[in-house]
Amino acid sequence: MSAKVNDDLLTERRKCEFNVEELTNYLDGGAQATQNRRKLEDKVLSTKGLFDEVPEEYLSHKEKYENAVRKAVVYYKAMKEAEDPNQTEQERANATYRSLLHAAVFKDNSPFSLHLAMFIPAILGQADEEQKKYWMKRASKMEIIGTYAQTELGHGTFIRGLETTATYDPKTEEFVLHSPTLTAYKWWPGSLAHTANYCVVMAHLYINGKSCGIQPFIVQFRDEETHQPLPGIKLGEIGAKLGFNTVNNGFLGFDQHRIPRNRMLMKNAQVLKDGTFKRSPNSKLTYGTMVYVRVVIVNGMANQLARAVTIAVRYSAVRRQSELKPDAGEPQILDYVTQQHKLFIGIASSHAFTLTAKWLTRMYQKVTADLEKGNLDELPELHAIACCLKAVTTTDTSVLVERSRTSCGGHGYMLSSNLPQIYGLVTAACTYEGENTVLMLQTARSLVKALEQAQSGKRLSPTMSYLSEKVSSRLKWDNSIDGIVKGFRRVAYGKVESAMRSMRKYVRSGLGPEDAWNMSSVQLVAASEYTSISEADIRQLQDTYEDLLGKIRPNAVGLVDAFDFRDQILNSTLGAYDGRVYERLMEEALKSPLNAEPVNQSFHKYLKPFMQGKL
Ligand SMILES: CC/C=C\C/C=C\C/C=C\CCCC(=O)SCCNC(=O)CCNC(=O)[C@H](O)C(C)(C)COP(=O)(O)OP(=O)(O)OC[C@H]1O[C@@H](n2cnc3c(N)ncnc32)[C@H](O)[C@@H]1OP(=O)(O)O
Ligand SMILES: Cc1cc2nc3c(=O)[nH]c(=O)nc-3n(C[C@H](O)[C@H](O)[C@H](O)COP(=O)(O)OP(=O)(O)OC[C@H]3O[C@@H](n4cnc5c(N)ncnc54)[C@H](O)[C@@H]3O)c2cc1C
Repeated sequence: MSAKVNDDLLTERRKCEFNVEELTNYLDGGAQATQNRRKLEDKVLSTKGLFDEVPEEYLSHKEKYENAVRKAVVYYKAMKEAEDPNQTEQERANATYRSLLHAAVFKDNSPFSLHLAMFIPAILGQADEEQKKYWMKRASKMEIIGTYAQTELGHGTFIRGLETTATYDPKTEEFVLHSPTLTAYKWWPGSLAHTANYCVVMAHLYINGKSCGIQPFIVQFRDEETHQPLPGIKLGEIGAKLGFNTVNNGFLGFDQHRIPRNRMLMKNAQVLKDGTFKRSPNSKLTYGTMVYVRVVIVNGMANQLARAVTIAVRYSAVRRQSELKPDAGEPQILDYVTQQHKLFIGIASSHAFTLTAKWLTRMYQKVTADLEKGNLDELPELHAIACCLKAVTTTDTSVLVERSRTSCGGHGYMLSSNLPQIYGLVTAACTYEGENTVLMLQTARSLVKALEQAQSGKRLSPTMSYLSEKVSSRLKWDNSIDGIVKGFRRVAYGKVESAMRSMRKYVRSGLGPEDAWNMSSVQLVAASEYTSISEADIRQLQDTYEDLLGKIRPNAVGLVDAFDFRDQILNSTLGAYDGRVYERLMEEALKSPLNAEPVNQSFHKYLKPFMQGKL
């Protein structure tokens, strides 16, 4: 018999003014896609051994990792077995695109995440056809587990500053990988410490003493039978972190480690047997895996934000507190306009990020298809837009998830609410795959170039076209959708123009271009933040904000129900569909090992002698 649903949530669901299932179908990409997703979730989540008897927050650092590996193998097998052979690749992708299935199993991400998120994409994007065929067979069957090892102890942002060397030896037709300094150690790659046995290493290639730039190499670093580190390889775990504590981020040092010539991934650049180096058509093609992951991150943020606001809105419908009017009883905290202000922007942002992610994914697919035909024309724009959207969506999601947590008071601070863990996952994305400030400055670099082109009369790409609009500074903004869109474009134009004017002022004062850039960089970052506003996203804005909050209020629970996250995926005492928050908080509290006995042994060992003055 299912547990009784909280009365307030029942009332909220009765009040809803739209068809929740229709919105769920829209978000999934149609009723069939919803059905496919639910079928996949039903199958996988019914697998034995996927869930923790003891909440993982009560395990040690080492036990958490070992438990996560146990679950990862069960989960991966279940996902493989759940695949419907009659579905197309696209249908399969759609079924997982919106699903946060892995979140039901891993509160702090999986030790396999880098294998799927970067190792496989790096092979697909950087290997030549023969290499792709061999390595994809092994990687897709999980015969090997890989990661992506680029960041070093001393360098993360500045890829051209990476110190790991790959020196070609034409006599043996091998590359010698070496970490010349401590700061050259690879540091951060997920799964690197104890899980993976292969990685794509980004290293500085030298041939006959000449630098050939940063190139990708596929490197085995653990024996496939014994899992022992190979000779010349130093490995370890980097330690406990704010989050990602089951991702097994590690360090790796090379000591003159030799690999065969065919282990350099040679889609873009090649090294022939005699050491002849054939350059890539564009050295930045080596950075392609990062562009792909930045695109994936935008969609990931939409889903994680949707999860957080689902928890917070349902809790806010159940929680009653204080007094809005004398003698009227305690209201639902969702009736406070401040609570609506905190949470409804999160619902809207999640939808905006979903639409943006779909648009960006289509752009990525088009540019990638062009690259296959040797057309690199739109690569710079894709890079600039992917940098901006990854930075803006991860920053906004981190702010909005933290706001969802604090809007739930003390219970939002409980790990059993899952809001702290969701924050730990999303805030990491502000740093990984390119620290956000650095990425915004990459976008700014493109904006400045575009404005210079516009001022010399050149045509601009669609995403930069606002920089060629002769917009009168005396534009009258009305509250219509068009007025708001025009307003945003005017502000965005003004910020780029102001940053550029500032740089020119510094150059006139005698500074070099690099120093002028640095002095104007705060304005340049601000200018980039406005690039991501596009007409489609803000067409829904109405003219008065508070009215809008009132219109959304009766539909708030319906809107988060439409995200259709099952309780196992929310993994939260505050966000369950039935709203039994107090019973769940108590159930989870009683799982604490400290509650196994009324008097803890520390009383007799320390407290009692201390209080009796005997210590
Ligand atoms: C919800 C989560 C979902 C999925 C993720 C799940 C699990 C994964 C978890 C964690 C994974 C994290 C993995 C990592 O963090 S991997 C490491 C990531 N590291 C970085 O991103 C490093 C960032 N740094 C850079 O990208 C570069 O150093 C740089 C800042 C771009 C500067 O490069 P540099 O070579 O010095 O170039 P510049 O001299 O500055 O010239 C810029 C020039 O190059 C063009 N450019 C730069 N990058 C690219 C690119 N990627 N593609 C195309 N073009 C590029 C740029 O446009 C400019 O061109 P100009 O014409 O202006 O010269
Ligand atoms: C959870 C997590 C998982 C990760 N997983 C991986 C992985 O699997 N594989 C991998 O290779 N890496 C991984 N990383 C590493 C990640 O890619 C780097 O942390 C990131 O690229 C930033 O580099 P850094 O840490 O060296 O910081 P730095 O580059 O030292 O930056 C530090 C600060 O300096 C500022 N700064 C640097 N350069 C500039 C500039 N040009 N202009 C203005 N400001 C600047 C930055 O904005 C930042 O605030 C992971 C990181 C995290 C947090």
